[in-house]
Amino acid sequence: MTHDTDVATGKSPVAVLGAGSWGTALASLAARHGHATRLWGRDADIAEAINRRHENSRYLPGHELPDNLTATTDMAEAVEGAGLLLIVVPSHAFAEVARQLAPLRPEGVGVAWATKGFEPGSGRFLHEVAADVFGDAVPFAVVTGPSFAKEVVAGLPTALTVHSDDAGFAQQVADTLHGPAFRAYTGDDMLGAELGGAMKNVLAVATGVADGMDLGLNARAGLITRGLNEMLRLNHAIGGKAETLMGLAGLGDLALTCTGDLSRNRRLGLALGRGQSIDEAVREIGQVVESIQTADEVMRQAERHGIELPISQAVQAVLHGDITPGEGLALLMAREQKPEYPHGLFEGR
Ligand SMILES: NC(=O)C1=CN([C@@H]2O[C@H](COP(=O)(O)OP(=O)(O)OC[C@H]3O[C@@H](n4cnc5c(N)ncnc54)[C@H](OP(=O)(O)O)[C@@H]3O)[C@@H](O)[C@H]2O)C=CC1
Ligand SMILES: O=C(CO)COP(=O)(O)O
Repeated sequence: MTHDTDVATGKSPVAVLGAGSWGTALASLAARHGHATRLWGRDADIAEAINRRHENSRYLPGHELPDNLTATTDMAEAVEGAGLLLIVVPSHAFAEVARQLAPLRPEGVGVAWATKGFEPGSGRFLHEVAADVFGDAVPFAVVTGPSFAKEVVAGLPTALTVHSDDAGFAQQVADTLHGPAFRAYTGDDMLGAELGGAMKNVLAVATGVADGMDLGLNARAGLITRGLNEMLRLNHAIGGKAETLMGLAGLGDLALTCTGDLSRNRRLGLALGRGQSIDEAVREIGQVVESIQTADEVMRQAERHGIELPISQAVQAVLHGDITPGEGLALLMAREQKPEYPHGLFEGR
C-alpha cells in the first residue's frame, strides 16, 4: 500500500469526496476518531470556511468541525497518502466523481461510499458502477443506515452498518467510523444494503404525503409496514438478504426517514401533501432529495423482476405530476382485499 500512517496515532489519513452535509459529518467523525481527514468539494468558499473557521456554513452551519479536518477543491491533494477513500456525493454525481478519483487512488486502497440511490438513467447499483470504473480487484464497501448528518455532527448517538464482500475492508471502514457516540456494524450484503438505502427515500415521500394531508398516525404506520414489505419483495427478487432489510440498512433507515422531520425526502412528501408544487418544495429544501430520481429507478427494477410495488408506484406518479396525492391515496385504498402475506414473509408479488 502507498498510504501514510501517523506515527503518533498509528492511524492513516482519510479522504472524503463530497463536502455536503453527509460528507462533512462523516469526515468530522473520522477526524474526531484521530484520522487526519481531508474533505474534497468543488466549492472554494466552503473549503475556505472549513479551513479558516472550522465550519461548513452552507451545509452544516453552527457546528464546529475538528482542527484535523481540512478541505480542498483539489482532489489529488485530498487523496494523496490516504488509507481510505469515502465517496459521499448524491447518486447523480457518483459515476462522475468515481471517474475523477480512479486515476488518483493510491495503490491498494479501498473505496467506500455513503451515497444512497442508483445511477440515474441506467438504474445500475452503485457497486456495479464502482466495479466498472475501478475494476473488480478494488475492495468496496457501502456505508448506510439511520443517520441524519445534523445529529452525527452534533455527537448524538447513532448506529449504522458497513457492507462489503471484503470482510477486512468492512472492518477497516467500521473501525474508522466507530467511536464513543457512533456504533458501526458490519455485513456482507452490498446488494440488500444499497437497495434498502435507496428505497427508504421513496417510501419516506409516501409517509410525508400522508402526514401532509393529515391522514393520521394509523396511515403512517400502515405505509411504513407495507413499505417494508415492498422493500423485502424487491430485495428477495434481486438476491439480497432479508436480514439486511430487517436491520439498520432497511427497517432502521425506513423508520427514521418516514418519521423524522430532518429527512429531506419526508419534507418533500409533506410539502406535496399540503398542496405545494414539487419545484417550490425542492427549492425550499435546498439540498439533494434522492427520491426524485430513485423512484423511477426502483420502478425500473420492479418491472425488470415482475414485482408489484403499489406505494412506490404511487410516489413515482405523484412526483411526475401524473396523479395528485389524493388520487394516489384513492388508488392505494381501492386495491383488492387480500391476505397480508399471500406468498410468505419474504417472497411473493
Ligand atoms: N444528509 C444526510 O443526513 C445523509 C445523506 N446521505 C446520502 O449522502 C449523499 C449525499 O447527500 P448530502 O451530503 O446529504 O447532500 P447535500 O445536498 O447536503 O450536499 C450535496 C453535496 O454534493 C456535491 N455535489 C453535487 N453534485 C456534484 C458533482 N457533480 N461533483 C461534485 N460534488 C457534487 C454538492 O456540491 P455543491 O455544494 O458544489 O453543489 C454538495 O457538496 C446522498 O446520496 C444522501 O442520500 C446518507 C445518509 C445521511
Ligand atoms: O439518509 C438519511 C438518513 O439516514 C437522510 O435522509 P434524507 O435524504 O431524506 O434527508
